Amino acid sequence: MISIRNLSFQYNSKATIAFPDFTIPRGQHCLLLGESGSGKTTLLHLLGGLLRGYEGSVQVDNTELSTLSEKALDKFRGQHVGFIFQKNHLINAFTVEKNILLSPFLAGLNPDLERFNTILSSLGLAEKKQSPVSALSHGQAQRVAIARAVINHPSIIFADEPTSALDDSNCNRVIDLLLQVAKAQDTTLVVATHDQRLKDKIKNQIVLSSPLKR
Ligand SMILES: Nc1ncnc2c1ncn2[C@@H]1O[C@H](COP(=O)(O)OP(=O)(O)OP(=O)(O)O)[C@@H](O)[C@H]1O
Repeated sequence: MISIRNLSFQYNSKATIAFPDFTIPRGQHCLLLGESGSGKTTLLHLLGGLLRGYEGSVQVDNTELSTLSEKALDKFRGQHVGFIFQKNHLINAFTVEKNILLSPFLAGLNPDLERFNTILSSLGLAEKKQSPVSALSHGQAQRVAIARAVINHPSIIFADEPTSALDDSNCNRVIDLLLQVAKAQDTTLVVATHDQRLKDKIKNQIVLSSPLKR
């Protein structure tokens, strides 16, 4: 479960970004909408513990993130949260396998190779296990990023504009895949996007107000 109350954040000396209160129950799928600059990426980074120093409350799975030390937050993130960034942040010189297994390694978890192989197959990547990421298509690399985000069995997945650069068929493929993985594992899924095509796919929506109206 994710819950925020009276949350606001300020980058350096810039204007404060205030967020509406909301609660997302465990297993719910939710779109985060709002104009450019409204704070969608900032909010995902706050919810995932990538940004600290907020005012108000951010509770994830009943833990107030500001009470965690830097080290505890790293561990919490590694074990509870999967991130899919707009740019996939894969290591090009590494194989598909190494990129994905880096995730349990960094979280201090033993790699579950059976689960790894199941995820690879369900994402149509089994044949690519030993390929360097540099040899993959954009869509294949995106699926590797999804595999990396789900391998540690996160209770929450945050995805930042996962489809905005994709054509319709790849957009459907990526969002269907994410929903399928999230449903199978009772994972909470929060997708920040401008992409109108996703509005029919995920009904729950949180809308951030325009920066000009604050
Ligand atoms: N690292 C940063 N340093 C200073 N200001 C920042 C930083 N990142 C974002 N901002 C500012 O915070 C505000 C919210 O930005 P954010 O990227 O969260 O919005 P967004 O809704 O995700 O936008 P977009 O849809 O264009 O990606 C903007 O005014 C932006 O300029």
